[in-house]
Amino acid sequence: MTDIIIATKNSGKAKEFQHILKPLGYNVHCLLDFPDGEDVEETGQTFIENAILKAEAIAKQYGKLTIADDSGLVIDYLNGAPGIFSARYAGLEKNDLANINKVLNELANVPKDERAARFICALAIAGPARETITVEGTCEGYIADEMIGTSGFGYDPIFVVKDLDVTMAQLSPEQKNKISHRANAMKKLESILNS
Ligand SMILES: O=c1nc[nH]c2c1ncn2[C@H]1C[C@H](O)[C@@H](COP(=O)(O)OP(=O)(O)OP(=O)(O)O)O1
Ligand SMILES: [Mg+2]
Repeated sequence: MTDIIIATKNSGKAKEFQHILKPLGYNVHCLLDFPDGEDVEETGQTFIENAILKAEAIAKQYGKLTIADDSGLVIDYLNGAPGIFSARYAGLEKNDLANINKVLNELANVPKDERAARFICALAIAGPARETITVEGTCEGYIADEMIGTSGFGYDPIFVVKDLDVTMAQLSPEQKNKISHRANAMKKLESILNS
């Protein structure tokens, strides 16, 4: 089995990568298993730049194949915010509930047809003696009026998946991992790695 490190300290992401990569025969670790994993600053201007920064720093630190995920929620009405600042939208302490409440307040009384949004996931894969590869996956939807559902993480309770008309937090992990921005990005990465 090939060892692979997911350069994340986000347990929600780590679980989804386990779910997606284990059946493909990878032995998946994340930075929660390696607490000395470098805290890489997300100084890039795009999801892709930040994914590259995280993947290359951790690949170098451990000398192993590494995938990093930089992702977030892009809301049209807010001109693309919170975007690359999604994790720290309501403050540097990264509080999902505070982030959700900030978005709901900013969209209070905004009609449904102006609440369009998408999740974006940039992945970078880096490792010893290989060139870094990047891909991006998206998932279209709109922002709900209130939190609905309890699964997933982050903004899932307020993100209604366009094609399904339920929030991401109402989907089972199996369902989310078929249609999410992360799943779509992983499909692209797999097809590149297999070609
Ligand atoms: O499927 C998702 N469902 C709900 N919310 C999501 C999802 N995917 C990303 N998000 C949100 C969470 C966080 O507010 C931000 C990611 O920020 P991002 O910097 O990439 O991750 P992070 O700081 O939590 O962990 P790390 O950098 O260690 O991977 O977007
Ligand atoms: Mg982060």
